[in-house]
Order: sequence, then structure tokens, then C-alpha cells
Amino acid sequence: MAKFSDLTQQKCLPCKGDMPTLTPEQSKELNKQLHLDWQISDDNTSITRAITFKGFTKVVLFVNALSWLAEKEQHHPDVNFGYGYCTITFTTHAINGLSVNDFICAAKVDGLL
Ligand SMILES: C[C@H](O)[C@H](O)[C@H]1CNC2=NC(N)=NC(=O)C2=N1
Repeated sequence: MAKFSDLTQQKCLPCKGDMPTLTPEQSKELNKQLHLDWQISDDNTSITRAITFKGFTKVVLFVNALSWLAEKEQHHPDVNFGYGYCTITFTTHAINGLSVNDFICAAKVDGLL
């Protein structure tokens, strides 16, 4: 199935209420393409990765790159950051769950690091 091929080569689909929600099995399968630090939430509605950095400037530079990526893909993460850390969560708000877009963006985030 196309949506399980290399995530970094895919573009996010427009986020609409009719997007397919991933089953827990599909999420687990897609998660294999991501950095090991990505965690699927117990209710299969979001994925999160916590990243550490040295200092604050590197975090801010990373968050700016993340913003550029989110605008390009029209798919936006929830981000929590401060001195030395950044935590990113992807969920698809339009369906209150996980879609392939979350995994496409997560794979592209891994590519930034
Ligand atoms: C019109 C626009 O593409 C949509 O509102 C997008 C924007 N970014 C989004 N980001 C996320 N994470 N979920 C969405 O449902 C979503 N919808």
C-alpha cells in the first residue's frame, strides 16, 4: 500500500474529517520507519518525540526549522520547548486521531536532526 512506502518521499494529504484514521496495527507498522524515540500514545491518537539540545539557541533554531516544515506540509505539531529540550507531538486534529500525515511529518522531523 502506497501509504506504507518511504514516508520521507510522501507529501501530507489535506487534513479533512474524512481522512482515514490509522488502526493501532498500522501505527505500529509506520512507527518502524521513525527514530526509536517516537512513542505512540496508549490510545493511538498521537505520537511524541522528546529531543535534548545543548543550550537554548539550538532549540530555537530547531523549532524554526520545524515551523518551516509544518507550513510546507500544512500539518502542524504541538510543541513544548525550553532550555535544552523540545518535545514534539503530532496528531491530526481534523479526525482527533492519527493519520499518515503524522508519520510523514515525524519522518521529516527525523530528517532535520
Ligand atoms: C486548512 C489546513 O490545512 C488544516 O486546517 C490543517 C492545518 N494543520 C493541521 N495540523 C494538524 N496537526 N492537524 C490538522 O487537522 C491540521 N489541519
